[in-house]
Amino acid sequence: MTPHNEAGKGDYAATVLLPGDPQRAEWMAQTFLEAPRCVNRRREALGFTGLFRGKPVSIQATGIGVPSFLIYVHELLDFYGVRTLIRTGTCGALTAGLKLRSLVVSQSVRGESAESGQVFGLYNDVAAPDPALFVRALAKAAELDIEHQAGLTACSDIFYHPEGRDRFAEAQAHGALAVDMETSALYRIAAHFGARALSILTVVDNVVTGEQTDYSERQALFTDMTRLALDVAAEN
Ligand SMILES: O=P(O)(O)O[C@H]1O[C@H](CO)[C@@H](O)[C@H]1O
Ligand SMILES: O=c1cc[nH]c(=O)[nH]1
Repeated sequence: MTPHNEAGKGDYAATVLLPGDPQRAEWMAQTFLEAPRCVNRRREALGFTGLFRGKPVSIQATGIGVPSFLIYVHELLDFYGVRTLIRTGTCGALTAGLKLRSLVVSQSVRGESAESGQVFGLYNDVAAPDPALFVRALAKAAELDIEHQAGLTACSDIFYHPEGRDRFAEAQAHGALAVDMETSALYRIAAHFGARALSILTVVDNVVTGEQTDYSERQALFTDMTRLALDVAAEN
């Protein structure tokens, strides 16, 4: 048990999928895991453990943004002994051609330069996923015929920014495909603890064209991302 998590030691599997939204965590667990059990309800940051192809896997909601994310993930790594983290998040496309509902596998991530603290180097340089998880995700996505792109992503602290989409000009100039709010923290904290990490994101809106998905269709949108993340996890 921790201040933010009522699960006991041993309640989490060594591999944990990380959606931001607790409703997504519940849907993923109930739809894809055998015998899912809820291991955390504290603050409604739902966590589940069950089996996928006979192997234990957990799913933990992390909330929105780096501060919330780092609390749950730090405790998973430091207290619960988790070794592999696969984010199953949503993102905004930063290129006009990136299709809504397709997946982005973050090959590297740029954080914003000066908006927040420097702890873990969260906002410096680029950070990268575990190479083996990344390669496996691309192979599985091709095998499952899942529409996806891999490349640089951006990670931002601010969803509603006064500069609007202009704020992404620098990230776009570097070739960033999409933006989310946690991947930079994921890659940095995993490196800090010597754990393995990968971020897979579903495109729910396009910052360039203004196209959006509707929240009501969201769970159905996550089938491809969840299948892919679980397939990658199953070979751990
Ligand atoms: O849908 P999740 O996984 O929360 O991810 C994205 O959605 C939230 C913003 O709407 C941020 O957390 C962002 O990273
Ligand atoms: O962080 C996010 C997630 C979805 N869409 C965005 O524009 N940003």
